[in-house]
Amino acid sequence: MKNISLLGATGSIGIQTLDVIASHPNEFKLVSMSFGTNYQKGIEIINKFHPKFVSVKDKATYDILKDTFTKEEISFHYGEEGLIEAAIYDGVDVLVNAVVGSVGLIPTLRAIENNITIALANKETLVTAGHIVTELAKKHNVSILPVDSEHSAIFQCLQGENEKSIERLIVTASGGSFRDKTRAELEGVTVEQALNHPNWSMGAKITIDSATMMNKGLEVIEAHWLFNMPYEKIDVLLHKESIIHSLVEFQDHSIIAQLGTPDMRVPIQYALTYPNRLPLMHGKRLDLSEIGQLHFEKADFSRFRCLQYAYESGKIGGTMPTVLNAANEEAVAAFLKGKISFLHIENLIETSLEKHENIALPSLEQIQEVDKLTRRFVQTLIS
Ligand SMILES: NC(=O)C1=CN([C@@H]2O[C@H](COP(=O)(O)OP(=O)(O)OC[C@H]3O[C@@H](n4cnc5c(N)ncnc54)[C@H](OP(=O)(O)O)[C@@H]3O)[C@@H](O)[C@H]2O)C=CC1
Ligand SMILES: CC(=O)[C@@H](O)[C@H](O)COP(=O)(O)O
Ligand SMILES: [Mn+2]
Repeated sequence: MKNISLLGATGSIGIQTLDVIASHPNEFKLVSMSFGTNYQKGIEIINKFHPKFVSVKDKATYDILKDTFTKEEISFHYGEEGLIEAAIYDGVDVLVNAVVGSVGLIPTLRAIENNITIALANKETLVTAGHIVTELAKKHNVSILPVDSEHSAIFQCLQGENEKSIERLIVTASGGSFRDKTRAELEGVTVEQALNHPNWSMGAKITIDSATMMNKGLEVIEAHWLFNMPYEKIDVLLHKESIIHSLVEFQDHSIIAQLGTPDMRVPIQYALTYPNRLPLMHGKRLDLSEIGQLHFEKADFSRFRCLQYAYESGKIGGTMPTVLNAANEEAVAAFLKGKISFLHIENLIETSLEKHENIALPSLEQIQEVDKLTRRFVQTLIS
């Protein structure tokens, strides 16, 4: 039995993680959880899973929970400290980090210090502070198991392989909601259109990232840290069906790929059962004869500028990826609120990167400061 702490329980990954936990009651137990403000969903989850520790984003949501669960022995908390406490709650074996944004960084670091295995969906954590997270994990001999579908695919392809024999990682990309649009056609696209991902049902922020291809940029940086791979050996391949979740090419020119229907419960469950596998409940099996054809295309960096910025920031390193991530989080939030246009997202990121004076090998405090300043800078540009 593994005791699970789940951050971001009410979100897309959170709900699918709960589905995996519920389908294997003898394997997993939810002991601790956090969510933001969606108390209706939060209350449903608490009633079904009976966690011992619950943390929420703010006092108002905390008050609602306290008034709802007057008789139960649940420890309720809120704010950033609550999020950290949820991550390292007594007896937790695995932390599933499924919050969105760099708010997931400190809980991840604290969980590593407490020797808790990390099942990581929150890619922003590795983008903003990859060297700190991976060094700490090495020091404490803690595994960071990928939940992101592409990274889980690569991880699965690498089982039993020697990392020295890897020639390159090939990260597949659907191209997002606007994959068939030219750059000119991106002028004036709406939030509703951008949120309509062709293959995956996901949270709002990652769906917009997918449409700008920043998601793929973040994933390239995530792959760099997870697999200790130079950027020159990480390629992006457009594959509109999202059936091949990623590939690894080896020195002998063999390529191994991982395939499956687009269902995040597969990588979530693999991270929770690794190195073993369990049956997937109510999943749709992949029938290639039904699909017939798969398509592949080179990624065009002038069409997808965010992907270009991500490679450049990753290669420079230091605080550049922190700026990339923070500027993107602010710009996407503004787009979702209807304050800026779709193409304005990449302009804000470009300006933030241009203006930034890089700090090589930053400390955690420097990363937090750069994150804060970048967000402020972008907000000033928007207003
Ligand atoms: N969805 C997917 O298929 C995939 C997602 N990922 C990554 O996983 C992460 C989660 O994505 P996704 O599930 O789509 O996101 P969602 O927006 O669906 O969910 C985010 C979760 O985080 C909670 N949350 C947001 N802000 C805070 C905060 N400040 N404090 C505490 N909790 C907070 C939300 O709570 P509430 O809603 O209650 O406010 C919600 O539970 C992201 O990093 C994403 O890039 C990676 C691969 C695939
Ligand atoms: C499910 C998942 O892992 C997402 O990151 C997904 O890959 C988004 O798809 P694209 O970014 O390829 O459109
Ligand atoms: Mn992904």
